[in-house]
Amino acid sequence: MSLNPVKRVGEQVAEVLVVHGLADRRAAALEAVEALRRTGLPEPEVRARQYPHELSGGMRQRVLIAIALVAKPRLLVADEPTSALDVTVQRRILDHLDDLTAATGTGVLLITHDLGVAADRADRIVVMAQGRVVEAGTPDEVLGAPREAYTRALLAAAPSLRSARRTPPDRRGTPPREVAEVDGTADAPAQRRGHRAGDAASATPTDLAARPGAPAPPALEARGLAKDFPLPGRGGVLRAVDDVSFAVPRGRTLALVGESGSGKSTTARLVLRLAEPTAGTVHVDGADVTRARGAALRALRRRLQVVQQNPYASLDPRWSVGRIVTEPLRAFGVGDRRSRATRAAELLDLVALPPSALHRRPAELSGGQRQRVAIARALSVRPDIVVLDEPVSALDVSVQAQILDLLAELQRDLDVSYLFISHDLAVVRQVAHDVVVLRHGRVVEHGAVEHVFVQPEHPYTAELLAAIPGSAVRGRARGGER
Ligand SMILES: Nc1ncnc2c1ncn2[C@@H]1O[C@H](COP(=O)(O)OP(=O)(O)OP(=O)(O)O)[C@@H](O)[C@H]1O
Repeated sequence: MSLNPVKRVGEQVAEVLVVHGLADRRAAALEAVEALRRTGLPEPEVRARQYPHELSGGMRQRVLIAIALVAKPRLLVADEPTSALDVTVQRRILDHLDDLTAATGTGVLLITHDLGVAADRADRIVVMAQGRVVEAGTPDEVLGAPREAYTRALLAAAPSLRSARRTPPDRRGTPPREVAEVDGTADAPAQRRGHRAGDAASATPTDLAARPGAPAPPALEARGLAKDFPLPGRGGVLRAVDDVSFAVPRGRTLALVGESGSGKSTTARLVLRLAEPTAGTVHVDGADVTRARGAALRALRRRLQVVQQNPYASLDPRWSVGRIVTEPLRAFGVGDRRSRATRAAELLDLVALPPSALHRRPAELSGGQRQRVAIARALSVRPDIVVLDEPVSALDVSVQAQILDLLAELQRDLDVSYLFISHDLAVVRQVAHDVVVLRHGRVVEHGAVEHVFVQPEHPYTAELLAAIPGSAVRGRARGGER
């Protein structure tokens, strides 16, 4: 189900009540605002009068949940209802689902790839693989003492159930690939991925920093970024991004985390120059992106690429993989047909896709394979910085782990910097070197991941960490290992 882009969101919630004859237009409009409030949407009276594109991704998801719940159904099929949401909002929405079930007797069929969520919320868990049920039982039975190897591998792969970072902070090695064999989609023939030993680009950032007298500017730097959006009606503005500053050194990963609507995607759009900042600047290797025009802007655009969250929506379904991955080369007028064909084959190899994928269309690929295609496309023009906007949140956990491994390997091999946007702190803990925590558009905490996760200074960061699902089962899983 998706939202109608040309209708205000409040009307879309109210419509359900009107269509089912549960209320007249006036009462439905009031009830719609209440339904939006119950999902945790801030200022629901204002939001109800906005269009979907004016809301953040997480806010849109909450509108969809309000639409599903407003008519108080007997059974709710919730297919990954919170996977696009940050952990605190996730908890609020799932608490709301729990309350609703208790109050009205509504049954919930919760479909999730997040075992932490399943452990916290479900009365019964059914684990499926390739269309078959492999295990079923209570959360204690299934997660506390899993009988099947597949369930054990899923548990090991679940980021929210893992209590420590998979890799040491300064590693440039490959994280353990403990889950590759459970995927079954032949998503990642890891052993095919060659490491170019001796490649100059494989010098680590630590090596570069150690070189005397060469303090390179950060690959990416945002200084005092701000963005205002007009609010409907009363002529006010919403400051979506407020005085945001950070730097991403070469070959490092900075994560932007924060609750839904905190300004993560807007910051990314400003960095990519897809929106104009109200104030502040973005520098790439010391060059000001915000002031660049014409050829200089085109040159800078080449150095900054993006991978979007949803590999089902971000790839043109009519095109072959070969055409998709070389599209940026065509757009920037790089090479001729023959050199682009060679580059397409190289790119597939880089992201560990088989050469046969070249002529396939996105619909013939799995989610993980599609995300590999999106990564190959971003890397085609050899960018210095890749903005990864929730790159794994649409994927199930075992595939998530493979894509995160791939990103780490590519970073080590190509010395590329990542701006990694995520609401999922469990994922951030595994991949990022540094983290910026945003709240209401402002930076509330900024530091090295090991530091921020162990000793958060801001209560909001502590709250985000405490809300990571699966805390109950983390203890159980550890107990089970002994
Ligand atoms: N085009 C727009 N017009 C009006 N308001 C907007 C627009 N784009 C974003 N906003 C507002 O800016 C704020 C920040 O949104 P943004 O998409 O950056 O949040 P986010 O942190 O990426 O959230 P999520 O995790 O839910 O995707 C929200 O209040 C949103 O409603």
